[in-house]
Amino acid sequence: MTAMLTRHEQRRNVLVFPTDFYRKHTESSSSDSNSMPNLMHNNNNTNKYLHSLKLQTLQGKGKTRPNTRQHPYQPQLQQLLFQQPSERFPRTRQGHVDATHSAFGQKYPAQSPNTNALTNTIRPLDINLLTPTSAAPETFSSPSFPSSSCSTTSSTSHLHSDTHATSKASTVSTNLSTTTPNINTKAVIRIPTLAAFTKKRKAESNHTAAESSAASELSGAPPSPDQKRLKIRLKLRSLPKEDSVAKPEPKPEPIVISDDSDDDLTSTESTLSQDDEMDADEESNDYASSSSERVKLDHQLRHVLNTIFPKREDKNRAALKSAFELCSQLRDDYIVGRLLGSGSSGFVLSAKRVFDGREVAIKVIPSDNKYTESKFRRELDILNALTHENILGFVEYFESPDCKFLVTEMGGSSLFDFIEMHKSPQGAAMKGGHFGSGIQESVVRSIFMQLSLALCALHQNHIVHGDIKDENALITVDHNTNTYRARICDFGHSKRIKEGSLPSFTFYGTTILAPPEMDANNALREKMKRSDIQVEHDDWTRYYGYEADVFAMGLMLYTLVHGDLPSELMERDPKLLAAYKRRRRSVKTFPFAVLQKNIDEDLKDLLKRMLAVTPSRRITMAEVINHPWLTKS
Ligand SMILES: Nc1ncnc2c1ncn2[C@@H]1O[C@H](COP(=O)(O)OP(=O)(O)OP(=O)(O)O)[C@@H](O)[C@H]1O
Repeated sequence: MTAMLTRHEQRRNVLVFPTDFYRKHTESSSSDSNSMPNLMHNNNNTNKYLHSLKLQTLQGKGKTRPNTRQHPYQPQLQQLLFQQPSERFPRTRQGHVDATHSAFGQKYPAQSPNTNALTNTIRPLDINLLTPTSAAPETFSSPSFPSSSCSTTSSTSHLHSDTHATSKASTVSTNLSTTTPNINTKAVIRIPTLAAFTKKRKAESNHTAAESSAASELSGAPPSPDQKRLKIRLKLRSLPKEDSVAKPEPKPEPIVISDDSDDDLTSTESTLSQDDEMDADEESNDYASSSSERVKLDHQLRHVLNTIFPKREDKNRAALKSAFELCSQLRDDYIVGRLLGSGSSGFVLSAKRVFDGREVAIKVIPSDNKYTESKFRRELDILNALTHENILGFVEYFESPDCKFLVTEMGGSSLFDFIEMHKSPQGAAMKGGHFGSGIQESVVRSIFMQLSLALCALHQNHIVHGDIKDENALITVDHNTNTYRARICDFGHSKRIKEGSLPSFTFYGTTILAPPEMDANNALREKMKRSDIQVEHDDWTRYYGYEADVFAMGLMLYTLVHGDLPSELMERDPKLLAAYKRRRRSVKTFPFAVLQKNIDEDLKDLLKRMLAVTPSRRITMAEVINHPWLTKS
């Protein structure tokens, strides 16, 4: 049934549900009021359904993880480009201490629905959502993972999820290969080739019409309407042009928001509604007055820019404009897809390399900010230096006058989304072998082990990541082995510890994930400033930041098990949060009130040791990967 859908229909329904889910709910009778709505051909129903889930979630949920990443225009963006999995799940992200964070750093209320009604285990849905990069076979070749060398890790670096999940995944992947809507073709910002193609086609048709016109003139037959039109066009062309003296600006090739992979310009234009066009025009007028470059912008590019970026975010608007207009490499070498995410440095786009069809992620970083520049250099340096199965692979780097482009492997969905997707509606009640997060223990173990191996490799190479969190871990499904693959990304806060490096007292990562010693560190530094004496502290003389990574990794494990960060850290009242932080200074070990009961004693031990308040009591990453809970088969 799904195989008969047109691409357009596939795209409309791309978001959501696995094949089995489709089948069940499209074929079942709609008389049952409890049954889910037919989602197959009705976007409104889908939206209503998601909306009702959202309401349920908002009614049933208390605290959510704070979000500072999504910018307020995200919904429009998603409408224009893809509906990202994140739209369907509560995304509440953590905030940075970074000075540059304001770029996208507006607070955005938790808004998405909790999909727990749909998800409870590792099921087809998970795989469907986890593989935004997977595509229908007729259009994309499935990306194969490069067998990168694992420089410092043990042979355990490739872990399989449990057999139950594996067998399910296997079934689903078969289904998906024939029926999953092609997510990637949903909306492609196709750059210049279409225009060139249309131009060529027009030239060809002119040529044919001219030929037939000449032939009919010779034969004395009356000219056809086509021939008449051609004559008029040729006449117009032969007239002297008004602007032939003052040279017109060369018109940039238009950017086409393609609605189908084999669209022509007609269907493309139809993707912009009249209202949209008016909005774009209105908005573009705002900018026309402020920038002489406006006139150079193609109407549709303007529309894309205006839709993607909020008015205030001129910097990023300029970045995308630059990406399309100035960087010929991006225009010629990549077909840009959708926005994958954004952070303090810029934004990340999915793209397909024209040369070999490889799917990649392109991080676009405006180069007008020194801080971002240094962050970018750090990231490039580390990505370039390391090859590890569980570290996001570097593909290439290039730049335009205004932007830098960092091309990496496509990483799939973030661990943040993965966790949100699994949360059970009842909260942290453990059910049938699952953790409160709704994720199977074996899957948690597999993902956590892979990420630990990556972090351990970084530490062994004297690199501190500096911003470990579930948003910086990406998950894909490896269809060859039907296993989850986890990778660490975002090395913008990383640092190399060289011989003779001084101990590091600064934390640039995500505020609420800062380890307890950073609270003390602040206090300590304040004290030092006031008293003007050097305060020596055992822990600080050897402190480079590895311990902070371990603590953040412990929080990630905590979240994988419980579905959320410890409630103490999610406290939104700054006074209460500060009070908690003061309180935890007097504790030496595990600083959180809740630790899920009924979980493996080894797992409890690992959590406690990773989340110890005193850094010297904290386990190292080398010890983590050899911990009994992780080495259990
Ligand atoms: N290779 C990738 N594949 C898929 N998604 C990605 C990829 N790289 C980044 N993303 C998405 O984009 C988001 C932002 O990327 P990233 O964290 O690298 O940006 P940043 O500006 O450095 O963020 P931060 O503010 O945390 O420093 C990520 O959370 C992730 O969801």
